[in-house]
Amino acid sequence: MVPVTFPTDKPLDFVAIGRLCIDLNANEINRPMEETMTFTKYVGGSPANIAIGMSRLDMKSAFIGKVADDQMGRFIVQYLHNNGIDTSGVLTDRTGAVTGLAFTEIKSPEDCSILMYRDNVADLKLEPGEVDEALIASSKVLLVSGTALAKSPSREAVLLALRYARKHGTKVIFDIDYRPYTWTNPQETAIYYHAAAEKSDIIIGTREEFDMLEQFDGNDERNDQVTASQWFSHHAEIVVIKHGKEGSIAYAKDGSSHRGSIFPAKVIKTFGAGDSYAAGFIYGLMQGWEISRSMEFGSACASIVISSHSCSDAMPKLEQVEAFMRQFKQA
Ligand SMILES: Nc1ncnc2c1ncn2[C@@H]1O[C@H](COP(=O)(O)OP(=O)(O)OP(=O)(O)O)[C@@H](O)[C@H]1O
Ligand SMILES: O=C(O)C[C@@H](O)[C@H](O)C(=O)CO
Repeated sequence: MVPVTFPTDKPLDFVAIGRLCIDLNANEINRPMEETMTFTKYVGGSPANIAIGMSRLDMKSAFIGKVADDQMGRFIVQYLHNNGIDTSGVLTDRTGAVTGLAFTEIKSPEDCSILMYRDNVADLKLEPGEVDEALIASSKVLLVSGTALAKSPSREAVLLALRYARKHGTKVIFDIDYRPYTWTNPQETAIYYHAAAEKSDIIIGTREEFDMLEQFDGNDERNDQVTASQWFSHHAEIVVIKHGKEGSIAYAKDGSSHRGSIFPAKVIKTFGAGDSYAAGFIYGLMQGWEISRSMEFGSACASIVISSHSCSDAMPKLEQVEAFMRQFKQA
C-alpha cells in the first residue's frame, strides 16, 4: 500500500521555503577553526540543500525565499538555477540585508560544529505578500524548514505558505531543523514549531528537535511512539525521528513503525546527514515506495553526503545512490 498519496495534477514536484545561505567549510580539517586558514564556499541552508537534493534526483523543484543584493545572493540564485531549480519565487532584498554564513568546523569526523553569522540576514526578511501562492498551488509538496519561523516577517510568510498549501491540497513536509541562533527563547520556538507541525502531513526531526517542539505537551517521558501519536491527532500521516548513526524510526498513521538502519560511511563531517536523508526519503515516498525502502534510500544519500566535504555540492544523483547501494547488496 502506498504510504502517502501525493497529488498528481500538479506540474511541480517540490517547493521549499526558508533559508538560503552560504556554507564556508574548513579546508584544513581535523583541527579547530582557530587553526583554519581557508574555506570552500558552497550554497547552504537546510531547505536549499534539500531542494538541491531533490533536483539532483530529477524532481521538478522550486524555492521560495529571499537573498541579499550582493555577490553572495547572486551566487546562490545562479547555483539554484544551474541545478534546475525554479527561482521565480526567490526575491532580492533591497534593505541592505546580508547573506547568512555557516562556517563549518571539522575537528574530527564525529566532532563538527557550525559557527553561524545570522545578523540582519536576507532570508528572514521574506514578507508574507512575497510568498507565491500559485507556485505552492502548482507543487505536490511544500517543504517548510523550521528555522524560517525564527523571526518576522519570515515567520508570517511561512505561516501563510502553510495556509496556501492546505488550501490547494499541497502536501506539507515539516523539517524541524532546530538551530538555536536567531530564536529568542525555547518557549517561542515551541509555539511557532507547533503552529507549523499541526498543519503538516509529514514531520521529520531528531529526538532533540521533537523534545524542543513538544516542551509544553506534558508527559516528560517523550518517547518516539508518544511523539508520533500526538502528531497523528493533527494532520500528520508519517512522523520520522532521526537518531544519527543509530539510524532512524518512522511511524505511519496506520499504526506501523519502521526502523531505518545506516550505510557505512567514510565520514568527513556529519553535517548534511539530515538534509540528504530528507531528500532521499521524500524522493522515495514520491515514487510510491514503501516507507522502509524510502528510509533506506535516504540513509544511502546521507552516507554519501557525510563522506563528502560539502552538503549541497555533494547531494547525489539517482545513479550515484543506486551504485552506492549496490555495493552493499552484493556484499
Ligand atoms: N555517522 C553516520 N553514518 C552513517 N549514517 C549516518 C550517520 N549519521 C547520520 N546518518 C544517517 O543520516 C540520518 C540523519 O542524520 P541525523 O540524525 O544526524 O540528522 P540531523 O541531526 O538532522 O543531521 P545534520 O547533522 O545534517 O543536521 C540518520 O538517521 C542516518 O540514517
Ligand atoms: O542550515 C544551515 O544553516 C547550515 C547548512 O547550510 C549546512 O549545510 C548544514 O548544517 C547542513 O546540515
